Amino acid sequence: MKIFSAQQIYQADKFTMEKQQITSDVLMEQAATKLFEWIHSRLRGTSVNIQLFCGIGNNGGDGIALARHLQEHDYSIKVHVVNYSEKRSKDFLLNLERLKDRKIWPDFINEESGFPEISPNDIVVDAIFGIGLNRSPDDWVGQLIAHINASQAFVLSVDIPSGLPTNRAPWDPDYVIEASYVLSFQVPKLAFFLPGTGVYVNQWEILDIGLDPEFLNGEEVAYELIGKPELWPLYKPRLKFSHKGTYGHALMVGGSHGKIGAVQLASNACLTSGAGLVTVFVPQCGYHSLQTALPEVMVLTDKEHDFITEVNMPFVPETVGVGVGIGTNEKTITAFKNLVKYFKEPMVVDADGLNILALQPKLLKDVPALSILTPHPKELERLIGAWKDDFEKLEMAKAFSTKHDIVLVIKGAHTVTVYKDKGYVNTTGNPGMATAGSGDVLAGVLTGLLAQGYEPLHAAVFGVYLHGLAGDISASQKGYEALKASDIVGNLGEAYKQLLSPPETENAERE
Ligand SMILES: NC(=O)C1=CN([C@@H]2O[C@H](COP(=O)(O)OP(=O)(O)OC[C@H]3O[C@@H](n4cnc5c(N)ncnc54)[C@H](OP(=O)(O)O)[C@@H]3O)[C@@H](O)[C@H]2O)[C@@H](O)CC1
Ligand SMILES: Nc1ncnc2c1ncn2[C@@H]1O[C@H](COP(=O)(O)OP(=O)(O)O)[C@@H](O)[C@H]1O
Ligand SMILES: [K+]
Repeated sequence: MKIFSAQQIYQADKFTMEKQQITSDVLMEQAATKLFEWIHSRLRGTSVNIQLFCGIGNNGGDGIALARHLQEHDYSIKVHVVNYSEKRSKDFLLNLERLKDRKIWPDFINEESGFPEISPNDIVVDAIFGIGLNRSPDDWVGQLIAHINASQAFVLSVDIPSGLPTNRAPWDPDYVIEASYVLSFQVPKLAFFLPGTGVYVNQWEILDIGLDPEFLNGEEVAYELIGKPELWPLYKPRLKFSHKGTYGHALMVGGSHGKIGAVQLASNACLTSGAGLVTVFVPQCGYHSLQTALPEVMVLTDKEHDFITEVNMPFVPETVGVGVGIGTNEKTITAFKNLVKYFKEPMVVDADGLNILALQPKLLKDVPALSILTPHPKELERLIGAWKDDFEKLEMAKAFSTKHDIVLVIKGAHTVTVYKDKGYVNTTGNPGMATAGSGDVLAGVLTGLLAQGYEPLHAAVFGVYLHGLAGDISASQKGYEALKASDIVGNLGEAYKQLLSPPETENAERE
């Protein structure tokens, strides 16, 4: 699903009005009708106080139009206009008149007036600011927002939590609505998925307000939200007359004394994600445990006992995954240097492999083009430097990817894969995956997909989704706390099955 910028949403608006020969208030009415239907289908006339806080722009206009629908269906409503500017929008004013025609009189909140009482049992509709927010809310508006946040009422935000900008961090973190639920028009907003701004969005849903499909389909976007439909075309089916050679030979290089588990998890994940053959290269201390734990993988060892000093390959693998548990011993750094120089195909670099690159950025020019780097936030910072907010981080990541021609997988609650000027936002995964080794599993999955011939960008987007889905299945079996990285490996097969099953089958299975 495409993620549009605010500017693109305004363009979609304009295009729709011109093509469909409708005025902007018709679009607002469509939006308000969708909001009303969503609420009504859940409340079904329940007697509950609904307090609507409406700004003076089009987001406020949506709220005012929604109030009219709610009143027509006998809901108990109270409408507050948050009077933060004299510049009221045309459609806000039109809907205010329509409200007054029905003898509904909002109260006007301004700098001097107090704030209305909000009971924890009320429902608050937050329509103060939408995507037009372009500066910090005034202090009194920020305090009203804080007052709503403190109320413990269910807060339903229209389009976006008020006070949350679409393209930067909030000016003041307390001046943003902490939404219980966001009903966002037509397209999700990038801010919903980033760690600094996603915290204001508990749950979200898209309402189709009828923006023109021709525009939506044709527009190039900077970010895409990745769900099952985006993955299906990337999948490479297993062929009847295939053999293990068809699915590639992967080499996993990693491990050091006390960190053999990392490479064990990664190589197990590599094999389980479908690689035909997996060889592991470890220091000697890893030999016995690997041979015992994973009879399916082949093991090569370094001449050194505790860490890797030179990667000798008696064969040419399809791809290499390097870095998990490898450490940063001087000799290991030399081995890493030689490996990236010698190997010419896209590879996966994780963990200490990334730290070595951060220590010696000159090595980046030797990393094969289209390799996949999988940093968590700290490793990313070491690689690309500090950022001011998540939005700047993504811009810096795009510049880094473009400069070095590599695929960057920025791990997090919503992992974002960046290649050149485009980002792919993942939708699977859960806090149970915040556990030792889950990143090693991802490195293994991505290496396994590269071995099978997936294009590097496809491998990254597909693998990140699959890994998160396996994590979600694991969480459903074990709960968040008990989830371990090895559970994620164990559920990769089920993740493939769920990913590939049509929606009906999946529902039937759940029932
Ligand atoms: N296609 C769609 O999706 C549709 C979208 N629709 C709805 O429209 C919403 C966008 O509406 P909007 O453009 O009128 O902006 P909104 O957020 O209401 O702000 C109002 C104005 O406030 C101002 N302002 C900004 N920051 C400020 C501040 N800190 N303190 C004080 N003032 C501030 C700024 O004006 P300025 O003063 O800068 O000229 C701004 O224009 C969108 O979220 C959705 O709900 C639907 O109706 C139908 C179709
Ligand atoms: N809160 C979370 N929600 C979803 N996924 C998460 C969360 N926390 C961590 N993950 C995922 O778990 C993995 C953690 O990787 P990493 O930090 O490298 O762990 P490790 O170094 O222990 O292997 C990443 O794929 C990340 O996206
Ligand atoms: K809002």
